[in-house]
Amino acid sequence: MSINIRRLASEALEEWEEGFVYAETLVDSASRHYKVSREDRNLLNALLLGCIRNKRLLDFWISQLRDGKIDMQVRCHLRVGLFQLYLMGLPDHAAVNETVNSARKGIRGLINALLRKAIRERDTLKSLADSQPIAIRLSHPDWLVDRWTQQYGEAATTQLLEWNQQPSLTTFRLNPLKPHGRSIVELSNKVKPLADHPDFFTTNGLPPREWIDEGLIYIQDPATTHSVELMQPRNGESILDACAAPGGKSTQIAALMQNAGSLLCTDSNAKRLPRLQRNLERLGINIATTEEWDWTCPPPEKWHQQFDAILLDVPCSNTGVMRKRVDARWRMTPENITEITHIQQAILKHALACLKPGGRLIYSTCSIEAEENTKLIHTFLEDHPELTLAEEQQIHPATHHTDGAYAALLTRQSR
Ligand SMILES: C[S@@+](CC[C@H](N)C(=O)[O-])C[C@H]1O[C@@H](n2cnc3c(N)ncnc32)[C@H](O)[C@@H]1O
Repeated sequence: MSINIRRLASEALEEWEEGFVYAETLVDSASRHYKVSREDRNLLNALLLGCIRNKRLLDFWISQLRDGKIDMQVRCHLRVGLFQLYLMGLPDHAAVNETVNSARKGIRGLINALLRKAIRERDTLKSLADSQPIAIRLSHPDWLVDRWTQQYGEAATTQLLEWNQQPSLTTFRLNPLKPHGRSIVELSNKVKPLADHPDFFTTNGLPPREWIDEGLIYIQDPATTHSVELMQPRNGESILDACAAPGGKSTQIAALMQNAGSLLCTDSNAKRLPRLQRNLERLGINIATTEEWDWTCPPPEKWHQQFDAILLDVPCSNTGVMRKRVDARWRMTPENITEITHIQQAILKHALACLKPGGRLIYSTCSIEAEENTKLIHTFLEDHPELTLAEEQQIHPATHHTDGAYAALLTRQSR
């Protein structure tokens, strides 16, 4: 029996609304559970992520189609239907029939009536949306739009919102420790090299499973490489990657060390360590050890002044990667940003104790908030005259056309 992907998308959206599970996890678990084909997985991904990305706009249209309360199950079917009709450009009959059939019998009549009304009123509703404030038209929470408008001005904020609304292509990098992967990847007609980023490629949907399993590639955005480039890891060094899971940057660091030296990868979340371990093994890294550690606590004596270089890829608000992490804009609050800066400061303070004199400390986030980035680093430097800010980079998605990211290189005076 074939699976109705619209039904999976509506069910996943309803589960997502409960607020505990990431959209990508829902796509993965439904695809695995129902053993869906690659094409169907891509469709489910496009529907679920598209509905979450455009949630506010879709709900605006729903409010125009029907006065009064709509229960969450009906709303989720309507979002999936409207997304196909107004934003995905699927043929009307397919979008309506499949969406109506995906619903349970008791609510099919209502969904059918509202989606047919949406077809009749398409031009009016679309132009009504065009006259709405950007927070509705480009589906972001008001507080975030206000915050960015204050930081970056209206034009840059609109650009950023527009960037966040585009579905992202998957990007991956070659693993230099398995150099034979290059010719395999370059021979494929399903991938394209990424301009300005040697060793990075894009693909629509997921790259072939065997490339991932054999450790030929790692799915990653080019913006993530700046912090590792600032570190310039060297063969034979002793390096700490303090917030390491799932291991994207650890595997890059180990490759630049040419698998010689020692790399300690820690993370406070024990549940993320097995995946980190698998990624290190898959990519052929044999200089790394993993350990659970929460860097908001003072580190054990055995690590004091032990590392030539330390990467702190700290937990952050994710405001630079909202195009990919469609959940983030709806789940983050302004209070969360302030709370997370306290964690970032604590991690920075405790990790510094583990840096050798003359060592390099790299602080990085995938945030575009000055509060988590340059302001935090400059405040930290005021209390630490032994540190020098050698370089900092803030990458903005809409101008650099990659994920947003921040990285600062701090060097510690030799004794
Ligand atoms: C941005 S992710 C790291 C991504 C990773 N560097 C990579 O490239 O794949 C942040 C990580 O920090 C971990 N983390 C959060 N709070 C932490 C803490 N107090 N101490 C250590 N790790 C922490 C999270 O579990 C998460 O895995």
